Amino acid sequence: MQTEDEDEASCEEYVARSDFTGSSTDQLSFSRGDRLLVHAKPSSEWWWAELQGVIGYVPASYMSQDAAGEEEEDPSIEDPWQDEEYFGNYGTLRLHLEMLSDKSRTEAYRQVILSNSASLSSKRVMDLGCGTGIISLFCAQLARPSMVYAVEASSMAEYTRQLVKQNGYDEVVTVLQGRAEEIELPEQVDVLVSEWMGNCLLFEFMVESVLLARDRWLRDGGTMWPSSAALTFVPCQADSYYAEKMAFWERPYGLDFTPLQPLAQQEFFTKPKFSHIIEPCDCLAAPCDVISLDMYTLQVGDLEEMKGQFHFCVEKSGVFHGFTAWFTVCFESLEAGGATVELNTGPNSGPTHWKQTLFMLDRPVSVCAGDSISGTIVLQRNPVWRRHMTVTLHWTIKGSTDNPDNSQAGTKSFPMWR
Ligand SMILES: N=C(N)NC/C=C/[C@H]1O[C@@H](n2cnc3c(N)ncnc32)[C@H](O)[C@@H]1O
Repeated sequence: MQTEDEDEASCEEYVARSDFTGSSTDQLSFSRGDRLLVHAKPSSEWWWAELQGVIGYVPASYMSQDAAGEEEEDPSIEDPWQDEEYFGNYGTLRLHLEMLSDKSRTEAYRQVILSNSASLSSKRVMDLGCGTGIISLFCAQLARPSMVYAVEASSMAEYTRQLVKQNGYDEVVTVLQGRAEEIELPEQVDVLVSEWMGNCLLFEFMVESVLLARDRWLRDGGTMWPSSAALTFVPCQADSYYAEKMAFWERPYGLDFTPLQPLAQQEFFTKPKFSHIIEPCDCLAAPCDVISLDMYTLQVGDLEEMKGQFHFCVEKSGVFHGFTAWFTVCFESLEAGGATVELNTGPNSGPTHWKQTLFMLDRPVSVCAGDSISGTIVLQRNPVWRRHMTVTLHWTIKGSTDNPDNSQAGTKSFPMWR
């Protein structure tokens, strides 16, 4: 057991890089510039620290070692977009194979090109973040655009150039290697197409590059594909996930491991679960769109903080373990009144590589048909790590008339990922 001064001696002072709002009673809230005393580092992500006499968990990524009064620039912060790692990943085939193998996703883009093939004649197209060039190749294969500028920042671009030539489309498709916000096109384009959606729609924030390219290269009256996007939410059951990560500790091999459940909650339920597959029967209410994006009017500044509201009427009694999120994007027709193509990544559509995203509550709540679950969602972009965000949920459960005492409120913030 450390004595007081030993404890003092092992403490280190850190400076907060930016504001942080704790999402549970054991997490400290602080402001950029606050000086915190770190007492322990139980994990690489969460440290045990003190601020003005209050003790709690703090996210390690927000802590900067203060040297001689100035904040020493943490070298990893020099790359707040983590481009080295990000484009490094896209320079290998693993992610491209996953995306190309996603039939729902790839067929949706093929359908967009096919159903607009006549209108695409003589059009100039920019394919932002073309990867292996599949969308650009669909344009050349299924339509007669005058030019497709396929822009790709990773080293995959050199292979994409080979694929274009291999398929005989090098007269129509020009591959440009570089970040879309930095490359120069010889002309403006009529259509800006991109597959930019990340987990929970926005993670990776590639959408920022799409907006910058729109403002710079899309002619007035040009078309954005996708044209709109929506984040959808639903309160849900997650029995098997809860059993696997939390109930497990109740009686493993006839022993009581429940003292580990607070750790399990911290380790498994603090961050959202990507690649969750929700079954339609897990939905406790009708899903609702909480965030809607118009790709013609959305501004980069809007991405800092996006808010939405929800009001669910519980349709069937069950256990409310958390919320599940997914997204839908729409591609308007190039001709007025033409059919819109939709890519829906929810449980009632074909499976996609995004699957869905599960936000687990700290404690499940039994709910009955007729109860209501209302609240707000805030997507707060990370001020330091520009591809990350925190999703903060506030909810109130109101019992139905025949279940009036089931009223409670809750709030929780989920870092994605820092
Ligand atoms: N849908 C998701 N999440 N990612 C799939 C799409 C990601 C692809 O777009 C490229 N990319 C991402 N941002 C840019 C940019 N600003 N300029 C040029 N290429 C870029 C990546 O290297 C991948 O090949």
